[in-house]
Amino acid sequence: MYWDNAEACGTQLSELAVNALVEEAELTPKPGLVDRDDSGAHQDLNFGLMVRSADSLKSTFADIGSAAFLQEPNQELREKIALIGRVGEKKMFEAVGTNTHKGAIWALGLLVASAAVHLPGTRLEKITGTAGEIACFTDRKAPEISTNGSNVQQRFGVKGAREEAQQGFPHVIRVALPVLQEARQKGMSESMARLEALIQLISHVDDTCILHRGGIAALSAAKMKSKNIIQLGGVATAEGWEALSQLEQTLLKYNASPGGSADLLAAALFLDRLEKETSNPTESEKTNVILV
Ligand SMILES: CC(C)(COP(=O)(O)OP(=O)(O)OC[C@H]1O[C@@H](n2cnc3c(N)ncnc32)[C@H](O[C@H]2O[C@H](COP(=O)(O)OP(=O)(O)OP(=O)(O)O)[C@@H](O)[C@H]2O)[C@@H]1O)[C@@H](O)C(=O)NCCC(=O)NCCS
Ligand SMILES: Nc1ncnc2[nH]cnc12
Repeated sequence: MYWDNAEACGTQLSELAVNALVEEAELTPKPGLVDRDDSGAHQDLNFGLMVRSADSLKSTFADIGSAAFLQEPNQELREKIALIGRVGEKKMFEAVGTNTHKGAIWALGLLVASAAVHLPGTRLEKITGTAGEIACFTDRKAPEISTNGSNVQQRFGVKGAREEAQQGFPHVIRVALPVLQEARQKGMSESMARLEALIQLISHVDDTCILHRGGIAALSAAKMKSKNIIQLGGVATAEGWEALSQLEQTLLKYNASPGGSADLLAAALFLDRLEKETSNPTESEKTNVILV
């Protein structure tokens, strides 16, 4: 994969972003979340809606990628992609009638922008770092509304999606991606490796989606139950697999969903695929670029 103009950049990065969202939705089972088998703690969602929601974001990610193509990560770019992101939120809402991928538009939108700022093949740490840089500029046109996330951040003094991005996605780069790679090296199947990464995310992230639904008791219980899975050797062991259903029961008891962790898993899948697709462009891809 290689791009040498804004349109191709947007199209290719958008394809990777939408794929990552669909792959996250497809991963089954997932505690408290929508998967192929059930809707977890979400009464208003199902697998088909998750896929429709992901598809509705194709033009949003493409527009973000095109707008950011080889641009400086500055205030102007921040405000440009914020505008596209907000239009994307509306399109998603029109498509599915709910906030399905609000957090994912934020995380993947910034990562798509950052990947577009750099050349294909750039190190992932550089991409997450620049995404953080972009997120640190103030979006002066952001409407002053209170959100579920801002409410619980104030109430419980935790950091949420904004800080995760501003710090360069530490949970993606230091938790999800290394866990994915280690699990694959151990010979785990791809879906078990992804599930392991999700459980590790739930054990670390202050997920405002869980906090909004079930308060601090739900967040502490979700972290404790996912740490228990890890201590038992992870989802690939019989004990860890058994303990996964305890995490699921706990989340359902609180009607809580680890939606923020799911978004960060999708972000990790996006970066993982981006690295694979851009590290070794084919000869014809390279030749095309040299000829231009
Ligand atoms: C800066 C924004 C992220 C806004 O942030 P804020 O915290 O104010 O807003 P929220 O509306 O709460 O959305 C944040 C969503 O991020 C996910 N998340 C939660 N915790 C974390 C975390 N620690 N790290 C990373 N990500 C996290 C989470 O998304 C998932 O949950 C969504 C469903 O949540 P909710 O709407 O609350 O739905 P329900 O529980 O069903 O609630 P009710 O029905 O009961 O009301 C789902 O989408 C998951 O994806 C949080 O919800 C940012 O959004 C922003 O400013 N955007 C403007 C546009 C922009 O600048 N874009 C830039 C480039 S694209
Ligand atoms: N699979 C999923 N289920 C519910 N909320 C989500 N937000 C992002 N992915 C999700």
